[in-house]
Amino acid sequence: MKLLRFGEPGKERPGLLDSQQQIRDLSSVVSDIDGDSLSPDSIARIKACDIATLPVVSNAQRIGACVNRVGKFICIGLNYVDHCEETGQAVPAEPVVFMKATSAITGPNDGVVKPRGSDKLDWEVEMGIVIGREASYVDEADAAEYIAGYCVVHDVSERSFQLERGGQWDKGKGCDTFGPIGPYLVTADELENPLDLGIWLSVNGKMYQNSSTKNMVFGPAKLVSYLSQFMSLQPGDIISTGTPPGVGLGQTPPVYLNVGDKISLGVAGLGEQTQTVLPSP
Ligand SMILES: O=C(O)C/C=C\CC(=O)C(=O)O
Repeated sequence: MKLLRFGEPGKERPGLLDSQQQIRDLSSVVSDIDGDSLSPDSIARIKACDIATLPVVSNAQRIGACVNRVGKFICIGLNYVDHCEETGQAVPAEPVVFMKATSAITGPNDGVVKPRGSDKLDWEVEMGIVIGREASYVDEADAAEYIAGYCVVHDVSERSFQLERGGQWDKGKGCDTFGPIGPYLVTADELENPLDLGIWLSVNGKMYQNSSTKNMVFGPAKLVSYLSQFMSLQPGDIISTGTPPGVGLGQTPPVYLNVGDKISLGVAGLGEQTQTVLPSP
């Protein structure tokens, strides 16, 4: 199933995309797409309903972030070997973990705002894991049971904030609008192999990132198990699994985003996003 949220910001309703790519209103089944509705029981209940009886919604509706009330937005850095090379970093022996502020989350096609003082605004297409059950000290072999589904994440990054202002990466990762997620969450049962998906991103029509999730250093099962040794993962938490090569920082010379630039990105089977870079208010 492809679960989504549609409507104006703050007023989104739960929906699903049917086999004809029509949005169906799921409000009569669940109140939202969030941690509560992503448990195995709740997903089974949604699956059991007769989709043909759910109201069709206009596809012209704005699409919101595919998960509401995300508790933790955890990101993995340097998780593709060739992305490590382009940034001049060694391949990590253990996952590099950082947090993105949940206030950064936006809909997949909302604008990306260039923050005040930004001069190195960069892109990173990623595959996101959405947690469906509380996970604590989980073995890698059991990790799949804790994953509700997968979605596209844009880990928008401001490199001067991230790398030149001291301290952790978080300053350059959590600005408002730096976390578009969606268009939809694809439930885990529908994705044959999350480690064999094309993943790409273009800016103004030029392809910069074009890889496969099979090139990840640490895959979803390892990441869920690893993170659960340090913090409990809750339903609705998102783990963004790192970006392939081709970020702006890795170009010679580096290329950064300007107001008006158009970014398109996607992961095969998980949908696509399009954003325009907007000036800071
Ligand atoms: O130069 C560095 O230290 C790392 C630069 C970019 C890595 C990154 O942001 C990531 O998410 O991976």
